[in-house]
Amino acid sequence: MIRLQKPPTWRCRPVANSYVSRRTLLGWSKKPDVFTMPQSSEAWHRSVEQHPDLQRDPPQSVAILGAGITGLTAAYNLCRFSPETNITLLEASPRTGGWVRSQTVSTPNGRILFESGPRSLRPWTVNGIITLNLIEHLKLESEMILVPKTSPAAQNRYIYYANQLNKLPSSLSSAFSALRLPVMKGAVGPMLLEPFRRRRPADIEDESVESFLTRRFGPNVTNNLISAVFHGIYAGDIAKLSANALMHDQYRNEKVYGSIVRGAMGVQESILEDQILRSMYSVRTRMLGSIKGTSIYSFKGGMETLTKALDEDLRVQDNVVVKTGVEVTGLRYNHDTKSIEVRGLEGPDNSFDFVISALSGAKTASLLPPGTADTLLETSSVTVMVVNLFYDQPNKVGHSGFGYLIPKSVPIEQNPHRALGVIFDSDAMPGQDEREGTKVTVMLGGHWWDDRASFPSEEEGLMMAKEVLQQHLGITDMPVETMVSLQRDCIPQYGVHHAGRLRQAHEDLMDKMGGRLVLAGNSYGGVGLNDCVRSGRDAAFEVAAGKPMTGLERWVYEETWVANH
Ligand SMILES: C=Cc1c2[nH]c(c1C)Cc1[nH]c(c(CCC(=O)O)c1C)Cc1[nH]c(c(C)c1CCC(=O)O)Cc1[nH]c(c(C)c1C=C)C2
Repeated sequence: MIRLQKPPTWRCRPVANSYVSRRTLLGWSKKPDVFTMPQSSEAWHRSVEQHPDLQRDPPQSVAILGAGITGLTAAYNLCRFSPETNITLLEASPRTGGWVRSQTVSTPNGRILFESGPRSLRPWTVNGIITLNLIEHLKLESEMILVPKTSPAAQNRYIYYANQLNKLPSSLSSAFSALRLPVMKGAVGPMLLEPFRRRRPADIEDESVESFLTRRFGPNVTNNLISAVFHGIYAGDIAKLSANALMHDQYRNEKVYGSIVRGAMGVQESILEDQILRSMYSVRTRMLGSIKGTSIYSFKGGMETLTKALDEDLRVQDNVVVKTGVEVTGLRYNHDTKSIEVRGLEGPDNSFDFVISALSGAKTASLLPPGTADTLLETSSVTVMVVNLFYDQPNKVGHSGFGYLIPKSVPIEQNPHRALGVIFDSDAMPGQDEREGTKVTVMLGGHWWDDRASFPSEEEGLMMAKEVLQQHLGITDMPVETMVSLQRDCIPQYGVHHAGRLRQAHEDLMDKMGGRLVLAGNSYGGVGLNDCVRSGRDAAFEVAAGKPMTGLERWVYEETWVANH
């Protein structure tokens, strides 16, 4: 059994940063309601999850904005954490599920499943375990497809560089042969020297991923390898993304141990709150034993199986109303009644004790009176064109594995359509299609389209994707089925000083929205599906207690790191 640490409530204090002035820092210490709520304490988590009536002042009514994975998860959890609360889940579009969308195409030779959003999940992070727990609650275990760690999808990932696919090493032995690859040129020397480089000055709070890693590993590793990985998660430009937000452990390791490598080789540590949640949810999730050896997973019916199950569950709850096609136009805080009016929602019952916004940070800020939480407006998002293609011949790609990514260092002649990468879906998630053949997805755009006033049409996108596959993989055949989706502003970009902006937003929201507006979703602490599930769960957990919060507390208090058990 894992022993939990004593709650370190005494350590919770605001951290200085470039956005929060000394005056507001002092102001903070006069807000005892915030300080009496120890975010990171074991007692706190236990009290709400195990003794629902303890230390709680449950809200009567809560509105949740946005019925994507975050909003659905927030509603699902709030319904359990606080059964006495009336929950209204509002969604602007006609369907729930948000970016998660699995579409089935019926063909004479069987059905094909196309994903236009996230398509696989990793089980073994703390947020991954929380998602598994949710799946278990929803009784979806029999619907899961597990991809083992020994499969080509888990072992083989490629980077397109110097006109060829370079297979990234998946083990120490393959690392030696990988040293001969073009993409590894100039990488080894700087990597070996990293432990001996000087650490950054103590007053540097953040910088770009590119600047951080160029300092530590030199430009080749950064531009040829790391930029590709950041294309494959954020579709973003490492020159703009925040090292502190997106490489938090490594950035801290440089500060604490003087080196990324030395930190990784030393005592492994994690944030106390994550460790507590990991142990709590591991104990409660039975299926962890049966999915041992799993690298990634999805569902037979695609990722939308999860959001559909959440939707179906919520619609039969007495205290939950799901309303689609409702566009929220504004949020106004009433200081006297301590409630938030949700504009755009018809009828007299449009004031709520709490609102959880699972909309993007920028969209949420735009609903507030000007000047309420303006730093949230600074988090931009990128647009990605997702092109799914199905070919009748099996093994059409000529390589087996998860897929390949294209680094920013690849010259435009070798990547004229600004593709970010290609997923080999038939390998990455086998067993979702009835029809025999090869399924791939080409992802285009992302930060490369930052300054564009308009985007390619679906026809243009399809043509571009086919040309990418021809140029990189030599595929000249026509696909038998295709689907193109332009995902506008789908991935938020955590720019340099992301944490500082969130700290400022927290201050502003506590002052101007009374701690009644709680933020959740992919604009803050992680863009992945697992991160959204965690974020929805955390927001529900906080609101269930009825204490003024913003959901951004994590950026305000100094973290407590503890050694992993
Ligand atoms: C080519 C572009 C993209 C590919 N996937 C995404 C983009 C923009 C989106 C994406 N991928 C990951 C996440 C976060 C976590 C999640 O919900 O699963 C997001 C938003 C996961 C991910 N994909 C790759 C890596 C290294 C990671 C991080 C964690 C993990 O190892 O799973 C690599 C990768 N992504 C794409 C390809 C083709 C590829 C590697 C060959 C597509």
